[in-house]
Amino acid sequence: MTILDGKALSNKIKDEVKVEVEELIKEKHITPGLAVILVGSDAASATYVASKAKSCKNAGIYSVVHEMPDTITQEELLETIKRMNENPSLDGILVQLPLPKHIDTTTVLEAIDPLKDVDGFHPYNVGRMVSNLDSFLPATPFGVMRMFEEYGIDLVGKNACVIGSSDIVGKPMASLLINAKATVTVCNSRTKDLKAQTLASDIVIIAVGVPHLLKADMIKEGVIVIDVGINRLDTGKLTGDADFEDCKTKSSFITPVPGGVGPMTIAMLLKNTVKAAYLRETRESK
Ligand SMILES: Nc1nc2c(c(=O)[nH]1)N[C@@H](CN(C=O)c1ccc(C(=O)N[C@@H](CCC(=O)O)C(=O)O)cc1)CN2
Repeated sequence: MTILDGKALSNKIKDEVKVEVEELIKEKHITPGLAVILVGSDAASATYVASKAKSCKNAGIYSVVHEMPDTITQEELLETIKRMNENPSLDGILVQLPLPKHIDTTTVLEAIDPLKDVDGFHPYNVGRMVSNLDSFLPATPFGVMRMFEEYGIDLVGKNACVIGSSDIVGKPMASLLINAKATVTVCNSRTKDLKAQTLASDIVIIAVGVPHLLKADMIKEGVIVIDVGINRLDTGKLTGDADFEDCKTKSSFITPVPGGVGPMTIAMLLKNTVKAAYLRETRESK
């Protein structure tokens, strides 16, 4: 059994990004810039945003965090995005999710310039991803694909079960696996016999936010378990959607929580920001 070490891999990717940024600055005289919009006072979101800003700084990426109270109107948020779209020193723009209930997430994400959409959530980028065309890929599934690559996990012909069909993880994860020639089943809370689906799978990717939902009796011997869940227990301890100690007894590869998929999310966001800066350079040099 091999533990897929997302912490170590994310550090390697961050080092790669640092070199790419140095090259961009030296050869193209461009410093990549990222704007992160944080609405409200959700503690976890604030932590992730702070971590994004720190990772940008370490990589040499200019970043700005725009904090807005949860009382703001949708129009105010859209106005802020419009200004950022027009700001030439910002290559990437992202709105930290989730947003307060009175704001329509789809409308907000659609307001971001697709060429600055480093989260890959704009319908333009989603469509391109599904069509297997070059685009910004949502950071978490992008990070999982990089993990497969780094650990030499071949996806062709594998049966993959994605549990959870969110726009951020489940749906894009399924698309990327389909494009990699896996056979993909997507399960949700209405799935009639989840265990039958997971038992038939070579790869199980779970992203539902239910601590320890996936148990060893639900997976076959040699399975690859990718746990995208991050659940904080009453004890304060972080745990995944898979029962790690139980599932690892049957897995060939498994991601831990913390230290698995989570850290890959920020590393791949940095990758997307550098890509956005390259796109700017290409446009400007035409
Ligand atoms: N606009 C976006 N919003 C959200 C995204 C996103 O990709 N774009 N993803 C998540 C939150 N997220 C980044 O934004 C994120 C989640 C988890 C981690 C991470 O490193 N987790 C660590 C544990 C950290 C902890 O102690 O809490 C781990 O799993 O080891 C980074 C980023 C939802 N919103």
